[in-house]
Amino acid sequence: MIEVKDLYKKFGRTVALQGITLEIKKGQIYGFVGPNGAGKTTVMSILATLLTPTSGTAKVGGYDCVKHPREVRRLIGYMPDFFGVYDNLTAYEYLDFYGASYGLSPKERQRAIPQMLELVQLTHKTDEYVDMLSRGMKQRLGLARCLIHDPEVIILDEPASGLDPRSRIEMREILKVLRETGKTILISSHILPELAEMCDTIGIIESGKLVATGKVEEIYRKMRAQRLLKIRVLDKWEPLLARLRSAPEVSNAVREDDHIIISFNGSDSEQAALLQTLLIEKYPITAFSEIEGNLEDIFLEITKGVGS
Ligand SMILES: Nc1ncnc2c1ncn2[C@@H]1O[C@H](COP(=O)(O)OP(=O)(O)OP(=O)(O)O)[C@@H](O)[C@H]1O
Repeated sequence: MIEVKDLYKKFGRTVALQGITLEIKKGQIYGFVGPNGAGKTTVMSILATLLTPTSGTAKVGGYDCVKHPREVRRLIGYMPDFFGVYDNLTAYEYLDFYGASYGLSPKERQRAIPQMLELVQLTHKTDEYVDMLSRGMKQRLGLARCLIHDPEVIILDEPASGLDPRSRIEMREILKVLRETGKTILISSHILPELAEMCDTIGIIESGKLVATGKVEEIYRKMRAQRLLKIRVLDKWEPLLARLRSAPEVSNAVREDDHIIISFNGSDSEQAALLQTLLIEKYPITAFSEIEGNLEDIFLEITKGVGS
């Protein structure tokens, strides 16, 4: 349903995309994860026909986003990460306006708008002015707006960004409902666990390159296979670093301020055995713990440098 091939985008001297290739099949929910400036918005804007690539191709439903923008626009609902002003419209009028601009007849709009408001749990705000809605509600209304013409493909750029935890959960619940409708969805976020729950495939983008892609379970397996441990000692820093680097399960060990971070590829029992050995060898260890962090941070740590 979405086909992106060798996509490059330059803004002056900034290279935003460096050869992105990905395919999203009909009905798939694809999560795009990456830090700020990685290129997520650029890919989505190209798919939404708002930007043209420097080279490479992007297609939606077989239509080229540059050559057939009208056809592509009919197929997609795009929710940007930033919304404009609302000019004193009520929630209903706002959706009515966008419905009309998508070519829906008054009758179709009368039917679709209450359905959309119900989907995004804003029925009780039908006649409320949009400017008066909370940020989470505005975001949900934005989602309703991009769904008003019943698109086959939904492109959501950080739909939960800037929302408080409760609003994030509400947004996630709505997206789960959408998933059940069989639509093809491309959704971006900084936070992998947030996407992992609802996506079947994840692409990790860094510096304009896709550094990892696969089923959520595969990505998690890769992450579980390598964890980051934080070790603090009173002294003997250098011998400990050398000792850690010689351990077979340790792929990397670096000193950062008052602790050492190691990339560890072993099991829980191997982790326990390492700690035991270090204590037997009389390293004055004061802390030995796994960095919980969010999984995306750990993944980006693992893939660090791959995209640059
Ligand atoms: N209109 C533009 N003009 C110049 N540079 C741009 C423009 N749009 C994006 N960029 C640059 O392209 C790169 C990719 O930006 P993009 O917005 O696609 O990243 P992102 O992954 O969506 O990040 P964020 O999570 O912050 O939205 C960045 O270096 C950004 O500064």
